[in-house]
Amino acid sequence: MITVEQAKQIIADSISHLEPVNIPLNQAARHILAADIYATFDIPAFRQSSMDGYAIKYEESLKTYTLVGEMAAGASQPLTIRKGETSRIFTGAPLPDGADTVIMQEKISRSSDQITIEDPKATPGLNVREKGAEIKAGVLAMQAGSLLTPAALGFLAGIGICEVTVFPMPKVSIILTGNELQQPGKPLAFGQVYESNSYSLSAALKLEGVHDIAVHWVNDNLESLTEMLHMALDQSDVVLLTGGVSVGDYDYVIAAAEQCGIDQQFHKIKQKPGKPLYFGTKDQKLVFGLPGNPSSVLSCYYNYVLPAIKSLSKLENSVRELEAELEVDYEKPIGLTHFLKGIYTDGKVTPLNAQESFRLSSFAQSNCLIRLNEDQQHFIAGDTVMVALLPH
Ligand SMILES: Nc1nc2c(c(=O)[nH]1)N[C@H]1C(S)=C(S)[C@@H](COP(=O)(O)OP(=O)(O)OC[C@H]3O[C@@H](n4cnc5c(N)ncnc54)[C@H](O)[C@@H]3O)O[C@H]1N2
Ligand code: MOO
Repeated sequence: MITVEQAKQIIADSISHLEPVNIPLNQAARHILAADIYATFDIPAFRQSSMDGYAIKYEESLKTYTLVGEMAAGASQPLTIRKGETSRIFTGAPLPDGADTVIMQEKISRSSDQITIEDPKATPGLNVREKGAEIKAGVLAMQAGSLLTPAALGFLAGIGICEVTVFPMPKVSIILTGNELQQPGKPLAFGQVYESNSYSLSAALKLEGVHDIAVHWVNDNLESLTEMLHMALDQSDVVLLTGGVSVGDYDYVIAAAEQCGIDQQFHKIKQKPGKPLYFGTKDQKLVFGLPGNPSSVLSCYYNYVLPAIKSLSKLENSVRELEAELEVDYEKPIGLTHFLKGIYTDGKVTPLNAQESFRLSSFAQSNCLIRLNEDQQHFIAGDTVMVALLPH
């Protein structure tokens, strides 16, 4: 069996990012840009007013101007003003030809078609956005490797970009194995359990912006599972199987993966929960056989699947690891790294009750996984441990 660190390294070494694609800007949130973007226009494309007020050609000695017209935002007719003239103007509107300054309407007095400036601080160029002040045509607007945040998307839209080249989010197939599974909402027959892994996994993936998710149910037989795995490999970048990776007579994941020509990278890690985790690759595709217990599924997802998925899209891992002070004593056997569902607050962490891997009640309340290293048995309150803060 390999260690947690070895498993993480093997996965990291197996991943190359997905091929960049062009997508509409309105679908590009939280993607990483795969190509530089250059501005194609001067933005603003014309000299604009940044205030509601009056446009003038500034003259130091001149305080009173005659009103000759109006420029509203979106005005399509040009207007020219001469020395001593002014035009009413509104925020975002083009400056009339001949104007170089805008006086805020609060800083003038008006009588009929005459305005008088009452702003001792008025200077030439006041309240004018110059053409190209945001960006000039031909200039690098955003570098490859940038994260497309809401502000970045707004900026790009504002300079006229409607499509971007990005590293895509992976397509994910979830294959649920187990004859005992029943859909929530339907009655449970003897021996059945409600299917929950697709709910937790789909939600966790959607939280990361992965929306192309196909969920398949398959019975515990090798032929059906092999067929399904083939199809899932064709249709997706990442396949997540849940259940069927242990040593039971109906655990067919390892055999099905072999039949599909998947290269096994590892099976079994010195950890609890999730000891029988399987990882394989076929070309660039990643296959995780997640041990079926619901808590093992999620623990393995946060520790191994999520970093892999983020890395396919060149995104940073959204699980943040940090040190914390353990608030209680804790005992575990030597030999496996334990991941405990816990609550982290202000540098301190407490393990929850109900750590068994078939239970999710503690996971449902936790905000972190506490990592207790394989070679340590006794933990005492005050010890420093690593915690992984879970994205919620
Ligand atoms: N003799 C041994 N038995 C087991 C070992 C072992 O080393 N030797 N390992 C145990 C560990 S640890 C785990 S974890 C499980 C993993 O087993 P599988 O991956 O084969 O999972 P299943 O047996 O199919 O299911 C386990 C458990 O989870 C329930 N399950 C499965 N899928 C779902 C789902 N979609 N939603 C809700 N619950 C699900 C299933 O009913 C089982 O109760 O093996 C141990 N056994
Ligand atoms: O280690 Mo398995 O994941 O509990 O029960």
